[in-house]
Amino acid sequence: MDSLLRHMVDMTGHRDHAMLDISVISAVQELSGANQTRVLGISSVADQLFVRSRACIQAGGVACPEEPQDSGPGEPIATYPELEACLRQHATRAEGMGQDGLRRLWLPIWFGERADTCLEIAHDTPFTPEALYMVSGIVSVYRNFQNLLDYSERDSLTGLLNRKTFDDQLARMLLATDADPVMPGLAERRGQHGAEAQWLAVVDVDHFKTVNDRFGHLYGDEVLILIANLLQSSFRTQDRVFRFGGEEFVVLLRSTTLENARRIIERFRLDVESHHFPQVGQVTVSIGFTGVSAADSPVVTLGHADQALYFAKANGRNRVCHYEALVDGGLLQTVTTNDTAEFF
Ligand SMILES: Nc1nc2c(ncn2[C@@H]2O[C@H](COP(=O)(O)OP(=O)(O)OP(=O)(O)O)[C@@H](O)[C@H]2O)c(=O)[nH]1
Repeated sequence: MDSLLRHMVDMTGHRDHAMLDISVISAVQELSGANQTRVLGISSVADQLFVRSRACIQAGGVACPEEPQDSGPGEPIATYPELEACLRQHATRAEGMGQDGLRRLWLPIWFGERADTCLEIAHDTPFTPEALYMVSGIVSVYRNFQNLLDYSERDSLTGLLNRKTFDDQLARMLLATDADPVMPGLAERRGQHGAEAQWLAVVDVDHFKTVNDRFGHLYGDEVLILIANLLQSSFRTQDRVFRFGGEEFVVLLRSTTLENARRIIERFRLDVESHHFPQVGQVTVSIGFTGVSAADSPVVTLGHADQALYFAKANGRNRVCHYEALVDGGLLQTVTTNDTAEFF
C-alpha cells in the first residue's frame, strides 16, 4: 500500500504531460511486475490511425532504448490488430500476444469519443484479478490528471493548445531539432531540396467582425471551431497548432524546407477558402510566416510573422506572405536593436 501511495503522490505532483507519462508507467511497471510498460500516442493522419511510443520502461525500472523522435507519425494501427478492434468498439481494454512471446494488455484512455493515449503492458504470466483492478485504478487517476493538465494547456472553444504553452513548445521544438536534425519518412520532403528549418505562421480570419455582426457569435464560434479542425488536419502531427485568442491562430512547423512550408501553408489557406461554412458560406484567412531561429526570442519571431500578416491584410487578404521574402524584396524593413526588432 505504501508503494501505491508513493506512486500516486508522484503522479499527481506533475504539471507536465511527459513527466506524468513517465510516472504512470513507473507505477504500473513496479506494482504489476510487468516485463515492459509503454505509453502509446495514437494520432490520426489523413483519417488513418498511427501508434507511436511516447514513454517506455522495462523490468527493474530500466528505460527502454530511445526511439527516433520524428520518424513520421509512427506505426500504422494495423500493426496492432487487437488494439485497432478495441478502439473501433470503444472498448476499455484489449489483449494479445506479441512476437516476442509476451502477452500484451492495452488500456486506451478515453476522453469522450477519442482515445489519443493508450497504456501497453507486456507480461509473461496472466494478470491476477487483483493486479488488473489496481492497474485500472491507476489508469483512472492518470486519465483524470491528464484531463486536468489538458484543461490548463488547451483553449476551451477549439481544443487547440493555448498561448500559455507556446514558449515552452517552441523551446522544445528547437531543442529536439538540434539533437535530431534528420527526419526521414516525411512525405512533404521527398524529392525536395533546400535547407530544412522550423517555421512559425500566424493565421488570422479575414473580416471576422463582419461574420459575428451578420450571423451572431454562435456562428462566429462555429467558424473558429471549423478552422481549428482544418488546421489540425492540414498540418502534421509533429507540428503544433495554437489558438492565441480571438480569431488568431499560430502554427509551429517542424523541420521542412521553405518551399514545403510555403506549400503546406498555402494548401491550408486554399482548404479554408474552399470550405463551406454552414450558414456563413465562404471564409478566408490571411497568413504571415517566418523562419524560427534559436538566436531570436519568441517575441521577435512572432513579431516577424505578425508583420508579414499585416502586409497580407493590407494587400488584399486571403493570401500567404513570407517575412524574409518581404524583407529581401524591400517591402518590409527591420531594424534590430539589442533583443528586439522594430519594423517600418
Ligand atoms: N465569435 C467569436 N468572436 C470573437 C472571439 N474572439 C474575438 N472575436 C471577435 O473577432 C473580431 C475581430 O475583429 P477585428 O480584429 O476587427 O478583425 P476582422 O474583422 O477579422 O478584420 P481583419 O482582421 O482586418 O480582416 C471582433 O469582432 C471580436 O469580437 C470568439 O471567441 N468568438
